[in-house]
Amino acid sequence: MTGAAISAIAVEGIAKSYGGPNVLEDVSLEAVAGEILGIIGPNGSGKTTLFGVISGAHAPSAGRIVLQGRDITDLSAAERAKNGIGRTFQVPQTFSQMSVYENLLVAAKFGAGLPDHAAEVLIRETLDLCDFTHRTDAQAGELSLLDRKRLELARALATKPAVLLLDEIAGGLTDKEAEGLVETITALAARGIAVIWIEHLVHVLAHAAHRLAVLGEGRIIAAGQPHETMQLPKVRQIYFGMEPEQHDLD
Ligand SMILES: Nc1ncnc2c1ncn2[C@@H]1O[C@H](COP(=O)(O)OP(=O)(O)OP(=O)(O)O)[C@@H](O)[C@H]1O
Repeated sequence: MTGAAISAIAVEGIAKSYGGPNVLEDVSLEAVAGEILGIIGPNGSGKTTLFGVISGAHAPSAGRIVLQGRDITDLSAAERAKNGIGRTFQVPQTFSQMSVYENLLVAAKFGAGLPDHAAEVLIRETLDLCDFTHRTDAQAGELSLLDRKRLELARALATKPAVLLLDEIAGGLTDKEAEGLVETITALAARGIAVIWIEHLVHVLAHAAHRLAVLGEGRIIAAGQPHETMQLPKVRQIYFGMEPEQHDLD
């Protein structure tokens, strides 16, 4: 990405403690509109905590979150959602008794704060983008895992995000299912959304992301072009605890 582009989101010098030692330490990242930034790291390295700090679920102990040039560190999670930060969760946060449409209506009205007509237009567009129109009236609780993931993605999109945080959206899917989701997410980024994507499936991110950042024990230990980053000895050692073969990433 060019140095001239204004960051859609900048994470600046973030530290976070839950009362004990810092679980995040001096974490700085940024993503521009249209970019997919992947984040990987071993269990407990702080990935979900980082999303909590960006989305406003957790207050950082130090540092700032800047959305499109504006410091939003003091805004609540609800205010950040209205201002353009959308998020998916590892465990989908959908209402199982409601239909797909009703779930998206809740997101558009209460997440994005849209009036009825604008919410309806956004939902139709979102369903189309996620290739999900045929499931509009399905009950969320009866969806397959892939469709629950699609609904979780659509729910985040229905908050009209400038920045989309994806937390293991491909987890539990087959490679073929994940491929379809990657296509959708790539298309979303191409429409100008900045995507930050946490995933344990390294090969999925290595293909989908424009840049990859690696968290190790709460710090960014490497960041750069995905395949190059995955070949760094410290990444191999800290992330894998072993030497990945090139074909693991193909
Ligand atoms: N609410 C909390 N209270 C106290 N400690 C927490 C809390 N949430 C996370 N932690 C701790 O913070 C550290 C980072 O956890 P976090 O869930 O952010 O890592 P992660 O990289 O997302 O892990 P995983 O890949 O397993 O989801 C861990 O040591 C974890 O035990």
